Amino acid sequence: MVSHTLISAKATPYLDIEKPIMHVSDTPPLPSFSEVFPNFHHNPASLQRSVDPFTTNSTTGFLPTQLPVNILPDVFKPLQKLAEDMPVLKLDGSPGHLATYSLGPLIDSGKALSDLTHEIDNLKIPGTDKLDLHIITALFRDYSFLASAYLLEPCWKTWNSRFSNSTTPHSTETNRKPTTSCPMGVSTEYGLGRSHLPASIARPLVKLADILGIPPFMSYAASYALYNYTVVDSHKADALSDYSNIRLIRAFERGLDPTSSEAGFILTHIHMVAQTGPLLSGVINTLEHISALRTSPAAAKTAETAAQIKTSMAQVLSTMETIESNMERMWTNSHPADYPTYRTFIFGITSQPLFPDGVVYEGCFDDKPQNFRGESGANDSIIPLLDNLCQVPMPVNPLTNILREFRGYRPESQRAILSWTESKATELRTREFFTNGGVASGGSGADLELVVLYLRVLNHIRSFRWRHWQFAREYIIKRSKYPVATGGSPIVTWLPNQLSAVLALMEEVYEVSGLKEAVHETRNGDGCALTEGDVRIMREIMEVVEGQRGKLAREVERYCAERGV
Ligand code: HEM
Ligand SMILES: N[C@@H](CC(=O)c1ccccc1NC=O)C(=O)O
Repeated sequence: MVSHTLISAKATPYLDIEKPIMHVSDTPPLPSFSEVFPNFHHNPASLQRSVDPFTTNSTTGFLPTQLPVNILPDVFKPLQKLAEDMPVLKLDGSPGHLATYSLGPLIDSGKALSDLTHEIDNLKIPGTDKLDLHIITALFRDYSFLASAYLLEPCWKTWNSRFSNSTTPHSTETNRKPTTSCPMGVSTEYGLGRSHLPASIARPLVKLADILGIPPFMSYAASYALYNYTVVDSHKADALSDYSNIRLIRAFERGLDPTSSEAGFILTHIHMVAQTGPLLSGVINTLEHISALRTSPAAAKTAETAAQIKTSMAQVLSTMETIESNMERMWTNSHPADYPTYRTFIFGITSQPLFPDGVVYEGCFDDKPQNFRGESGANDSIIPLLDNLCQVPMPVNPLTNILREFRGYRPESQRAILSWTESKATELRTREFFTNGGVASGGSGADLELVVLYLRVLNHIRSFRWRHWQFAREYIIKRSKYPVATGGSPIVTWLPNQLSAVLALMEEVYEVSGLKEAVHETRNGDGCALTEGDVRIMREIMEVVEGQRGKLAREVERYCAERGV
């Protein structure tokens, strides 16, 4: 018998990859979605400020429930000033500390920032004993920006010094060339980072991270990407659907200029994630309707529920179309040639040649060196959510372990929803359900329309990951021999590991479901007609899958050979 146990989120250390927040064990059933996520359908504006801003919601999706806080409490003004004065290009257009490599000396002098850890407990919501988690998250964002800028400032200097014809730390298409490797095969392009983080940054950062249940290092959600935006016109309906209405709060290089590549890189992520409310609803409804179908024997109800499954899957498809079309705008919002510049500041510690001995967080962890993964889109939850819905089987290998380890870097609520969807899909055996067209294995009456919908959702996972592989190629691989991505994964093999898994699954489902045969013979499926449109779509999709499998394998082989991987 299979059962499901809810593990307290707080009891789950953020780096413990073996213990998901919710897991399948031995007594059914999995608690209902509404039991575990009572705030999902609530008006996000009505949630208390003691509730984590990253509480997943059907309106705001994976974005925070309210606009990120951009003005810090008075006692933290020195932090705010440093964060504003830090970027290479400040909001007023003048050069900041990173333009002159003066941030480290300033922090080390102790004159700009004292240790404010003791002030954190005072950040209570007036009249209560609860912390304001929106302010806590804003502080986490700003301390983590400062930590990364401090630790990576020497790499930024090294990186700039490699372009002797460049008088200012600014990128142009002509001076950005792929770099050469040093004899050990590790690129020297970034040199080494600082290996010691002063207590004035380390102690408050660790305390804030503990409160939020995330690692004390710059994060995709709570720092650079999803807690780093404001809007020009907040009264605009659906203010985040209009790309031109979004601005960054913090940046390392030129990101406070909304036309810069750094701004474009992050704003594109926000513009995509802004659509995740309906995506989540589509996924949750699909799972709940399959669950209802499994438990309801009444035939009439079954037909109605099957229609509801199709409607929810159609919502997943239409939302993914918008998300992918926003993603495609990356090419023009953010120029590939500019990427290596601000990328310098988002590297992590784990598996990075920049930090061969880890980093000591002064006054924390018994002053023993620490390792944390760097900021990465691998902590975005869109694709993992779809992987879960579709039960995409990942190969058992060290690369897939990295995928699981990245989970611990998400906000608690996103970890919980990914755990719940994974467990629910496991319980319902969604892959088998869709592949068999909604009937028990070997049964009759398979609805091929369900197979088509499933393959179309898989096709979004594929096209997202394929475009993403093009991004990695054009923004990184062609421009740098440095072997590791910011999150610590090997640059030429990790993304293909997941992309190959989806391509293989699509071919298998197409074959095993009988859809391939039906499409080729353009005849009706067992009990359910395929429309001409479905036949055309499936032919087009599977032709692309076949082509990409070969192309990907050849590309990876070539890059591995070139780099001696
Ligand atoms: C120019 C744009 C982008 C580049 C160069 C890029 C690069 C990368 C790299 C190198 C990784 C490897 C992970 C690591 O160790 O850090 C990664 C992972 C990932 N990124 Fe991106 N990324 C880009 C845009 C995006 C966007 C817009 C999203 C979604 C909002 C995204 C979502 C992901 C996901 C989900 C993974 C995990 C990969 C998987 O599950 O197969 N990325 N990215
Ligand atoms: N891992 C990427 C960076 C990256 O993934 C990323 C970093 C910050 C914010 C969003 C990101 N999105 C893309 O996956 C790299 O190695 O450049």
